[in-house]
Amino acid sequence: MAINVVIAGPRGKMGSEAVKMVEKETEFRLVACIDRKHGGKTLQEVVPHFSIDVPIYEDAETCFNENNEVDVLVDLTVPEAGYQHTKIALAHHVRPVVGTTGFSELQIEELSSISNSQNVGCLIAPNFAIGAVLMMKFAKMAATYFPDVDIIEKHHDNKLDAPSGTAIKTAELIRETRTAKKQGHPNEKETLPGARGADIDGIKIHSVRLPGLVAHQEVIFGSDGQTLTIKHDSMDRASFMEGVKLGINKVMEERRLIYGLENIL
Ligand SMILES: NC(=O)C1=CN([C@@H]2O[C@H](COP(=O)(O)OP(=O)(O)OC[C@H]3O[C@@H](n4cnc5c(N)ncnc54)[C@H](O)[C@@H]3O)[C@@H](O)[C@H]2O)C=CC1
Ligand SMILES: O=C(O)C1=N[C@H](C(=O)O)C[C@H](O)C1
Repeated sequence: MAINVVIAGPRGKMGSEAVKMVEKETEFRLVACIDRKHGGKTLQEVVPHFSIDVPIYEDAETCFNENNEVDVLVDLTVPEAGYQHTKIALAHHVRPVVGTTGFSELQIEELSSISNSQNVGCLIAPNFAIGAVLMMKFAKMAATYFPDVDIIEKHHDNKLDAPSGTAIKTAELIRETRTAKKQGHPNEKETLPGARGADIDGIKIHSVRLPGLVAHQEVIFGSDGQTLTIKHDSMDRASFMEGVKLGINKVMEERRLIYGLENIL
């Protein structure tokens, strides 16, 4: 039986790629979309080149009230809307697969406790590209041997959140194996604030935003006489769709919140 899917953000760069993916996959059935600007219209009225037509809802509550057969919500929107959509989906026992980044730690904890107490599966994946997940895993391995590490993430200049969800997740994974240390010179001073980047437990994160970029990250380790660079590039948003597919299938079997695609690969 097909998995019934709702996509939030169908006009966005990621959302439209997700609609194309669901169009192709016979194991999934698109039931509706959530789009804050086009409630009451249909998908093809808004984006004529899509081959499937479904109703559009402005708010998640109405969408799930009127479609009680929905299995999975795929959210690819903006942080505050994504957080609200996820909460509403869980309340309706719809399993969220969330690609939207920029949630706070507190928001993730809250969603986790709702998902776990309701026994409704939920996946929050800061990066759906398999290569990016491998880059994070390799960085976690390398940090056992190289505690000095900087993360450089580079994205298109329409990105709202900095640092990227991927960079935060990478630092979180690295700190699981890295011996805590303060990097750089003990007396170093920023003569321009921000020069040394953001800081997660002493791991520095630098965010680049430029037109022409899609999604890229380098994790650079340094030690006496050597450096090791682990690098991943998404040149096309199609790179994320294998992970979205996997997420939709896996969340159907889950009864709790999973943070990070690495936990289901
Ligand atoms: N997990 C992953 O692998 C990936 C995650 N992302 C994340 O996905 C999200 C979307 O990224 P893009 O598609 O590049 O952005 P985009 O700007 O192209 O699309 C954003 C979508 O959100 C909708 N939106 C904006 N404000 C809204 C609101 N207040 N309420 C409801 N909908 C609203 C827009 O209509 C649009 O459809 C971002 O958080 C981004 O960081 C992006 C790429 C990969
Ligand atoms: O906004 C993007 O484009 C991306 N966002 C995600 C993030 O914040 O890590 C994933 C990927 O890097 C693309």
